[in-house]
Amino acid sequence: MVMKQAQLLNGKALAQRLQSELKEQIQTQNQFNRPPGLAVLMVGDNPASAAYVRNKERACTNVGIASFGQHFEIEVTQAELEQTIHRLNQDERVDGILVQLPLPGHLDAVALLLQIDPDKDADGLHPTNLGKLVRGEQGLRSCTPAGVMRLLQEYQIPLKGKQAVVVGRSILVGKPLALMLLAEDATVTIAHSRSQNLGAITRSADILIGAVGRPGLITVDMVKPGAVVVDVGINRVTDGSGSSRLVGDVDFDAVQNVAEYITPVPGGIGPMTVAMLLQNTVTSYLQRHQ
Ligand SMILES: Nc1nc(=O)c2c([nH]1)NC[C@@H]1CN(c3ccc(C(=O)N[C@@H](CCC(=O)O)C(=O)O)cc3)C=[N+]21
Repeated sequence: MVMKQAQLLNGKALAQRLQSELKEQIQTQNQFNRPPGLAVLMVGDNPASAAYVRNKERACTNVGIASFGQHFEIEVTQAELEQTIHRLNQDERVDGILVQLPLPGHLDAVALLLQIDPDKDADGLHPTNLGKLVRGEQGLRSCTPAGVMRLLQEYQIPLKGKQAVVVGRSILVGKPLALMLLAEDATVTIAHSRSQNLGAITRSADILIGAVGRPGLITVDMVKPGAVVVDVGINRVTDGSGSSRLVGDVDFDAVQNVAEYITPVPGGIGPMTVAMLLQNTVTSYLQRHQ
């Protein structure tokens, strides 16, 4: 049987285009006498987190955003981090603040996110911005789900009235993404690692999102032929030869034979997340000068 391969949703290419548009926009906005500024706060030495933070800082440099990132020892106290956030809230050079998650167990991420000025909340995780999302008001939006929506929009994937299934319920991705899909008139189901009959739920999806963080979670038998499959998982796995590679939550090799569209990992939602972070920073920058 000849199987038609899914079309790739190329997040890397779109992210690159968005970055060059942002770069141009920043160059023409020089009446503010300073570039936009982003502070990424990272705690500890998790190599994956360190790599993401480096990606974000490199992207900032590329488009002309100033980085005010800080790297803390794993022993840092809640009070120290809160002080840093308060200082960045006051710092006129800083338009966006992002706390790289997850944080070590002794720190309270929710309490910390509450300290970020909602107008500088580059990741849209402050209760004010999440509340605006629930209410359908404008506000800063979480970067990864915003990146998913932007990519679907680029490829003109119809959402109105479609069945969307989001597998994953995190505050960073699953929950905000479900609300964004709902705002576009999709019929949204949130499933997760504890859902019974997960395959029956995912097989109903016209748009299927994997956002759990478990390699191979979405197998080909769980996908409706012709579905649009978006893989938000970023998992580093070690293969037999001892070298490591990046895989998503979707069994890409098999699923690409039944899906209509599919995002690759790497090169899908990861780069879109970074592009949306830069965009949020520029949005805050422009709004702070109105
Ligand atoms: N407050 C917060 N906001 C986040 O947005 C956030 C976070 N915490 N914690 C960790 C996750 C992870 N994350 C990624 C961003 C870019 C890539 C990325 O650029 N990936 C590339 C390749 C990266 C590589 O090769 O290592 C790709 O998929 O093509 C991946 C993962 C943001 N996160």
